[in-house]
Amino acid sequence: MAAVKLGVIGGSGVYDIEGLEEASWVTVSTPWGDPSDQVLTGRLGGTPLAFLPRHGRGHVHSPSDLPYRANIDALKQLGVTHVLSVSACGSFREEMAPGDFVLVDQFIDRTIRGGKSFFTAGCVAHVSLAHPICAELAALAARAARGTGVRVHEGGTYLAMEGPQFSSLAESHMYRDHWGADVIGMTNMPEAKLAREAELHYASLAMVTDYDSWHPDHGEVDVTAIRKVLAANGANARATVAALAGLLEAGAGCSTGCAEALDYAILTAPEKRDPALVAKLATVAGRVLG
Ligand SMILES: CSC[C@H]1O[C@H](OP(=O)(O)O)[C@H](O)[C@@H]1O
Ligand SMILES: Nc1ncnc2[nH]cnc12
Repeated sequence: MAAVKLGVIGGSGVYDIEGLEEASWVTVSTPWGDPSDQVLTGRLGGTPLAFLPRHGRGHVHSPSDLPYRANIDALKQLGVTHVLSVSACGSFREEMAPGDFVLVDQFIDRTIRGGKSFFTAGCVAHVSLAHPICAELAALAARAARGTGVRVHEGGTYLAMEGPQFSSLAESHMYRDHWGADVIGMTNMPEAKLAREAELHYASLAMVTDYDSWHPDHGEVDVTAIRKVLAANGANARATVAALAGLLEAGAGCSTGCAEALDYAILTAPEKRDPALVAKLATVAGRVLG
């Protein structure tokens, strides 16, 4: 069985991971610029782990300015094979209440930021994103999360909006009533797209902090309300990561084809490829670019 290394991208409220053996914060440089912060590496149980706080320690990066490409490249450089994205989210469903965890399985991308692909002019590739989540990793994460006692929902559509402002009431209703979204956040796109391009297994643990703005019995979403839920969610997320590390030791399997995403994806003829871009793609696509 291929070696497994768990990468964890910690979102709002999750800026470190406790209990790592041989823990050390390491600086990683990438051709896509600096990642959000140093990466905390170590072992959790028997499993090697790399943890990156998405917004940086102290929450210094806005979701609209995050170095998404550098973050994925940095994790892959460190040997990460499986990424658990941990995120705060709003809920469009009564039954997905604050404090609940949702193992997202679909996305709607409404972000308008740049840097959403590693493959640009000079090396064009089109990966499949019909199933953006690694089914087996998500199933293991759900099992791990359930062990902490939180209510876990397996499956849900995450609407990735362009922040940093929250949605208007009209948008909130549109996403919920007409588009069928279940939860909303600002970061999982382009992250999931880039993870697929980098052939990483990716699952998203979305932790509900609020009902966005649509719910008649809850006020409009604001950060004060979110902060109250973040601490408890963060503790349950850390417990989930510890349990997932134990489960991953035995391997995960993959029916989604995450690690072969680039097999037939690159369209640019070898003689037309931009050598500078090909060099930048060494970590992400070295398997197929040679
Ligand atoms: C804390 S309010 C909005 C903020 O929280 C989420 O961050 P993350 O996905 O990194 O957990 C959301 O996407 C916004 O960036
Ligand atoms: N309601 C919401 N909208 C967007 N991102 C969020 N993160 C947490 N709650 C959110």
